[in-house]
Amino acid sequence: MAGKENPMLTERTTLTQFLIEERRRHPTSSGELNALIHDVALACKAISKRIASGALTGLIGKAGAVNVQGEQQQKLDVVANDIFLAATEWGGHLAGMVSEELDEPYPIPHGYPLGKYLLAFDPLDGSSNIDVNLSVGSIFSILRAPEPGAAAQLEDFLQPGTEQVAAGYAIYGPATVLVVTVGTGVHAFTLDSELGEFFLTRENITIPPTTTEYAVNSSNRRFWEPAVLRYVDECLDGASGPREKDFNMRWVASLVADTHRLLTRGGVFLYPRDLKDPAKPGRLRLLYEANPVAMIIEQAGGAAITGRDRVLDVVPTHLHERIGFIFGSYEEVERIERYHNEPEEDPALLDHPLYGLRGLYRIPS
Ligand SMILES: O=P(O)(O)OC[C@H]1O[C@](O)(COP(=O)(O)O)[C@@H](O)[C@@H]1O
Ligand SMILES: [Mg+2]
Ligand SMILES: [Mg+2]
Repeated sequence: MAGKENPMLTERTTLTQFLIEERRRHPTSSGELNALIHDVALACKAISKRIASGALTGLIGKAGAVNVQGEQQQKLDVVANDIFLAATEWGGHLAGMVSEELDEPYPIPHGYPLGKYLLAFDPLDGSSNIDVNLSVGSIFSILRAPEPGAAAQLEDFLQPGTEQVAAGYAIYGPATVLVVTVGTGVHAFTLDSELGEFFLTRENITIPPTTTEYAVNSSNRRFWEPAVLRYVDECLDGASGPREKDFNMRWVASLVADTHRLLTRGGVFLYPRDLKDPAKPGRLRLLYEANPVAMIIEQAGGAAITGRDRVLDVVPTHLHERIGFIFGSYEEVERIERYHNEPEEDPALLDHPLYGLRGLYRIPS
């Protein structure tokens, strides 16, 4: 409910008003971060409109190209990427950008002013869900440029998530909702599509520390590490197993939608490191998927780990790095981290053909 913490904020507080109110806490700030978040919000409004038009605008289906990830680009991946670039490149707030859809960092075009921030984004997350009309989203992360006013270099983006100054996502579902953190809690704004304005609808979102709901793509089960097998099996064992309670499972296959569910009713999400493809130690990308979501989750009182380490502490080594990603309700994530640090304790796994002490592989930590 908006306005619970601050009486200045009500259901009719717009994103603009909210950011002005935030800035009052930092009177010396230049306002550039607010302006950049506005530009991102503008991009999200434009993407929301394209998605809502669906097949009517001929934007459903494959673009016919493969991106740097080796994944089929959807037409809307390309359109959303162009919208993000166009909405943010001219404002003078950025020194450079990184997108899931671009191999290299995007340089701010010649002649446009350069700013003091870096933007990393996934313009359309969950794009394999577009054809089936399920929720998709956009994710963004904002870092400080090491050299404000100078064109960013690739290495400038390789900062750990702890350095993020802001992060957020938009979910394009039955309603379009923008979820933002500037490091002072997590807040949600719902788009009034008639007015074209985001209004504050949830302030200081928190994730319950415990849960009985988990999310995982079980088709990868045979590639999982013992800790993940143990955790999921214990959930499946339900009330008659060691957890002594029944668990529910939900998997949208759209990180934004799964994250939004966790922020709404708690839960734990696992896309763990696995042995499916040794070249890809995880599915999700660190810079523009895991880091921004991890910042939001921690700001909401939850936790986010790679399995053994805190996601936000990981120092990236390349732009499109993938990582194991487990996040959500604090106590569940803590339990999963503990299982990763003591996998051999489960006697049932000692002889697991892939991972057990006598198995083929011992995965180094
Ligand atoms: O297809 P899977 O294995 O269920 O993976 C789903 C995951 O892949 C993603 O769709 C990857 O995002 P992109 O659509 O941006 O490539 C996540 O949103 C989601 O969590
Ligand atoms: Mg994605
Ligand atoms: Mg994407």
